[in-house]
Amino acid sequence: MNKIEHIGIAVKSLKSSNALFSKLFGETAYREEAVLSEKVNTSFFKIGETKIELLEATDKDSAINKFIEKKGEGIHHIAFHVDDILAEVARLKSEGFTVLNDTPKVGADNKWVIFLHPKTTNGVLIELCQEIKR
Ligand SMILES: CC[C@@H](C(=O)O)C(=O)SCCNC(=O)CCNC(=O)[C@H](O)C(C)(C)COP(=O)(O)OP(=O)(O)OC[C@H]1O[C@@H](n2cnc3c(N)ncnc32)[C@H](O)[C@@H]1OP(=O)(O)O
Ligand SMILES: [Co+2]
Repeated sequence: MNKIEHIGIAVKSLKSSNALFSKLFGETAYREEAVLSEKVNTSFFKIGETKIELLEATDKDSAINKFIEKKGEGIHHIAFHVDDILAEVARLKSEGFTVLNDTPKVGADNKWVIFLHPKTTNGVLIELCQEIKR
């Protein structure tokens, strides 16, 4: 892992949270993207080197909807950038972490993504991200 790739925030309404975070940052979202496999709509803001991902559920079975029902809106995950996602996952497994998907999934903003179970990371959902090379 070499830097924080983004911080994911679960929101009830992308539209109203886009307006709120635009006011907060003084900038509008630079990207909006639906990720069907995760049943979410996302938007991204950039503040210097830091990316913030807002996530709105598109289905009641979405991880984001379940999270909001249990804990309310707020920080949902921290994503770390990696150069070699499969090597990093092999290392983390050998250290005893529980990986939620062994095979990388296509995430937002052109990334391969893999999640670690929050039960093995002190209650924090961790996402690993590697650029998809096209
Ligand atoms: C847009 C794509 C991508 C990107 O490119 O950036 C994304 O960010 S997608 C983000 C949404 N997708 C995911 O979160 C996928 C990974 N998550 C999961 O697989 C599940 O959410 C989970 C973490 C395995 C939990 O699922 P499940 O066991 O079905 O839900 P429960 O509601 O029963 O929760 C069990 C347990 O885990 C706690 N929990 C759930 N989510 C989180 C979280 N984000 N952070 C911390 N803890 C979390 C939940 O509170 C339960 O705890 P207990 O109540 O103590 O048992
Ligand atoms: Co994310």
